[in-house]
Amino acid sequence: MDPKSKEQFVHSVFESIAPKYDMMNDLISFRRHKAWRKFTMQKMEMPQGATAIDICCGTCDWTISMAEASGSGEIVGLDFSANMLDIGQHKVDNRSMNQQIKLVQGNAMALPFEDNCFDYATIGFALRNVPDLVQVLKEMERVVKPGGQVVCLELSKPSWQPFKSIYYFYFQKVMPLIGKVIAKRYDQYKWLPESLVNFPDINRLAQIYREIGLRHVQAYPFMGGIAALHIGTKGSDRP
Ligand SMILES: C[S@@+](CC[C@H](N)C(=O)[O-])C[C@H]1O[C@@H](n2cnc3c(N)ncnc32)[C@H](O)[C@@H]1O
Repeated sequence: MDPKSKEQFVHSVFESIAPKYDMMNDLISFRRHKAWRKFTMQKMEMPQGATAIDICCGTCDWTISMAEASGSGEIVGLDFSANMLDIGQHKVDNRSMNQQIKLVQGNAMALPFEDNCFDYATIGFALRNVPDLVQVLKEMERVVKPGGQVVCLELSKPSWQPFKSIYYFYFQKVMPLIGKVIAKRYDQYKWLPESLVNFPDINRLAQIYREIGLRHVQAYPFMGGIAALHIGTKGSDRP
């Protein structure tokens, strides 16, 4: 699929599955994504007042966690799906966090922000979905301040057998069927395993972090490598 078609297809997927997104996430990951998100927040060690942009924020769970951790810092959530953002906005409204969290409809490939303006740039379960992951990581690096962090939580590729075969059977065969039966969306959930095929494994993604100039790169595998957290710091000797 060429980059433009991929972007349009991904947009249509999330517009379509938005109402069931949170429920399906819990179901297909056996709620493990919540533990991975909690671990990620611990590793980020977000200080009071820190600012952040949550790219591809979707229904805003990570955006809200960062606002809670930061206390008073402004947190921006950016996504190109209006339907995902609508659900996120309801959560923000219900928590009376409108002063602290601003949601923006935009494209991760070209962030509508100046250089060096956030302490953190995060992307959760979305780097697989963008047309050019290096471009998105460069954009994240651009908008964080020197000393700020670029944080990616994403599905990854388990390498040890027999777990790998069992997992891929579940991921490629069973999970799209769960999507078909519960969310009534087969093609959209078949896309999930397809989106991982060309995605870099944990070591290669860490290398890409270094290649774009991020430092102190940390990579943590989750549950036998089915997901991974990457954190890199922007150097402070840049203009
Ligand atoms: C799997 S969801 C992840 C949502 C959220 N980050 C989370 O952790 O649950 C992927 C999100 O990325 C968004 N997305 C994908 N490609 C995008 C792009 N190029 N620009 C902006 N948003 C994009 C989708 O609309 C969707 O909301």
